[in-house]
Amino acid sequence: MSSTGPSAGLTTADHEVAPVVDAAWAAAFGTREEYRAAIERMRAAATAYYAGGDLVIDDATYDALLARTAATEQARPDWAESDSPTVTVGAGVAAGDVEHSTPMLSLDNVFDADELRAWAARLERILGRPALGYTVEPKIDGMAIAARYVDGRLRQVATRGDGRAGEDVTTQARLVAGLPAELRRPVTVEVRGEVFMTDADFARANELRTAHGGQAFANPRSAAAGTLRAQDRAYDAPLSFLAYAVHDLPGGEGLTHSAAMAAIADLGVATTAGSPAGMPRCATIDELSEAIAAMGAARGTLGFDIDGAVVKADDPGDRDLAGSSSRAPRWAIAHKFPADTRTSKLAAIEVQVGRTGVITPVAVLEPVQVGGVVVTSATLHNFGDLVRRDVRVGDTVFVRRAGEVIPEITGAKLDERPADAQPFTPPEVCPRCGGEIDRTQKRWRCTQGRACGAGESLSYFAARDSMDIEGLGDKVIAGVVAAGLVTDPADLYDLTPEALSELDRLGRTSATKLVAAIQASKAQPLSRVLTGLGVRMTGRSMSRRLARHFGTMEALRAATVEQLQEVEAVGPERAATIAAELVELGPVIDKLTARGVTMTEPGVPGREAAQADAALPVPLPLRKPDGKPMTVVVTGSVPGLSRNEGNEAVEHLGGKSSGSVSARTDLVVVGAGAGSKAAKAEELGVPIMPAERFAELLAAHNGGEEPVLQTYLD
Ligand SMILES: NC(=O)c1ccc[n+]([C@@H]2O[C@H](COP(=O)([O-])OP(=O)(O)OC[C@H]3O[C@@H](n4cnc5c(N)ncnc54)[C@H](O)[C@@H]3O)[C@@H](O)[C@H]2O)c1
Ligand SMILES: [Zn+2]
Repeated sequence: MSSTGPSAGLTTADHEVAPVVDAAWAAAFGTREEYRAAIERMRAAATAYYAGGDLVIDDATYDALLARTAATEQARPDWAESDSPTVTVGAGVAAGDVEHSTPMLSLDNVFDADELRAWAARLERILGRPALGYTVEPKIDGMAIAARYVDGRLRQVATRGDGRAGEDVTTQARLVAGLPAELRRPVTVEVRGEVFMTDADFARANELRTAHGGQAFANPRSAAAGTLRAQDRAYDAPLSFLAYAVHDLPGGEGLTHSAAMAAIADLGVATTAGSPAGMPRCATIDELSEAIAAMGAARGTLGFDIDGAVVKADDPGDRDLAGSSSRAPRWAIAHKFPADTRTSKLAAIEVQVGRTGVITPVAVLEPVQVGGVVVTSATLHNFGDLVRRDVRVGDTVFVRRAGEVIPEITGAKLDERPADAQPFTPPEVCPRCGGEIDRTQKRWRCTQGRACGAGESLSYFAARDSMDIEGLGDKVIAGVVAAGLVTDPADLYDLTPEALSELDRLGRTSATKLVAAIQASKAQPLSRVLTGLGVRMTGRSMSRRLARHFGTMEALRAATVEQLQEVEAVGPERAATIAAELVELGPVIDKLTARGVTMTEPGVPGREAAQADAALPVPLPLRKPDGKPMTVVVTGSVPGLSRNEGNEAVEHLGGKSSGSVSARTDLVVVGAGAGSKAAKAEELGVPIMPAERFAELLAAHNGGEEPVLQTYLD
């Protein structure tokens, strides 16, 4: 619609009729029967779509059918039906009895920058020059309405219907936020825009509906459509409004679109320009592309669904010249974003127990593109919700992904349910520990809480591929968890030989050895820490990739979802999961850092400097006063360390390890099973350190202390 004046009417006669749907990439139907069947299918789908009923097909499928229909009509003009969805508004939806002052049209679509350029070139051809400027506004995914104000009072609200006449929804629309009952001045004017449901209101509406035994809405758009048309509303779901056009504004002739919108905002009506998405003005196609991309990037943060950006010529003269087809104006175009609701098959429902003991149902899906991302799993929220929605394995389900939000299943298509589909049975006991489930909250929890998953996550942390803590087997883990000594990996570093040796089956020596091994693990690089934390969707090699890319835990935690995707093999789904996991693991990571666990990856190019800085403040205990490494011989076994690791520990502490004792040896570490080397050291008067004390020295150093060597000698 143009802003004001007579130009808003149909002006089909005066220009080349551009294809209403860009059909270049679509295949025409082979037979007339197929063509007709497609139109029937679209009509049936549109009826449900505009009524807010269950979606019969998803939007991408609808758009593909529409494109094929248009391609067919271009190839076989003799088949074309005069009321085809390609040339009508509302795809044959029944009209209401409120006639519109001027037709309410649809919009043509483009899907990428090239198509946008082609559209602008077409407009330029019609105008004989470039357009005088464009606006970009959000394409809100709701229901179009026309609202008539008389002397500043809201008199009548109608849906778009078939574009010529719509249904009267005045009563329902009186509660819509952004559409005031009274304007700031007694003006007579018609405002057009979109009625929609915000994400928060959508969640609330579905909760209310399912609590009343109703079916959840597939997406906010159908929720808005259903709510707006509902005659008796058993449950109130708030709706919102944003205006994107104005007609018959007194004194509005000749105003640009942006000026006219500012004028009605001034009267108290909410507009797209005033929404978080805004309405930037652009002079060139490059500026347009940038503004559209920015709007796409902000999609997940607006608080409401948009399915594209709408580009409009801002100048009323340009609009008059360009005119409209029977279906859409030529001076505006919708740049569609990838669909945020698609359908897929539900392959399985998995029950996951989180780190804190929260038990949730998770949908395993056949891979599907949603919002431009391949999705393979989605949340089913909670068991109450799942049972109410009656989603079953084998169902075709609606998968919705708004911005960066984790994909969700909003409902199932009951007409496609396999005959043998079984209702889902929620678990009776915690699937991880077999313990009781606390069902008092919407989110079920294992009554063990954090302790439920502790055993599993601790053994993962201690494993050879992770922190490689020798002696920390499942029995010991079960013991320390049961004794309440440890609930997360960081607690391990607080264990003392005393506390450990009080546990069954663990002698004093093994306890000391184990503590030394735990303390020694603080030197493990970031990649192993990450592996040990069990970040979902990352294993050993992915952890290594992340550690090498970011160098420090700090940098990794600060990374955005986009930055995470710079790492090889990290796609959007994995990036979002990793980011969410790092937030969830934040408290444990902080605890580990406080206990001196290494949070850097050695040898990452460009990051040595930062690490050297970080490493400098702790002096190395096995250095001579002149800074040179002490020559150290390790003989017999060091608790918690293999022979090789004993030697590595020497180097780690700043020394140089040697195999034979001589007068030049600075220190001999003597452990169980030591032989002649110990005797020789004594003979030569070389300082001796018991292996247990050496393990403690190592632990103290790794703990960030500055141990004094002499106090550890025999
Ligand atoms: N899944 C289905 O069964 C089904 C059925 C019918 C239609 N559809 C979907 O609807 C589309 C066609 O529907 P349509 O005719 O309503 O067109 P549309 O939704 O693609 O575009 C036109 C509409 O956009 C809305 N709009 C939102 N923000 C706007 C803004 N800032 N400025 C101007 N208009 C704005 C208006 O309501 C306008 O009528 C299809 O492409 C398909 O994706 C889906
Ligand atoms: Zn449990």
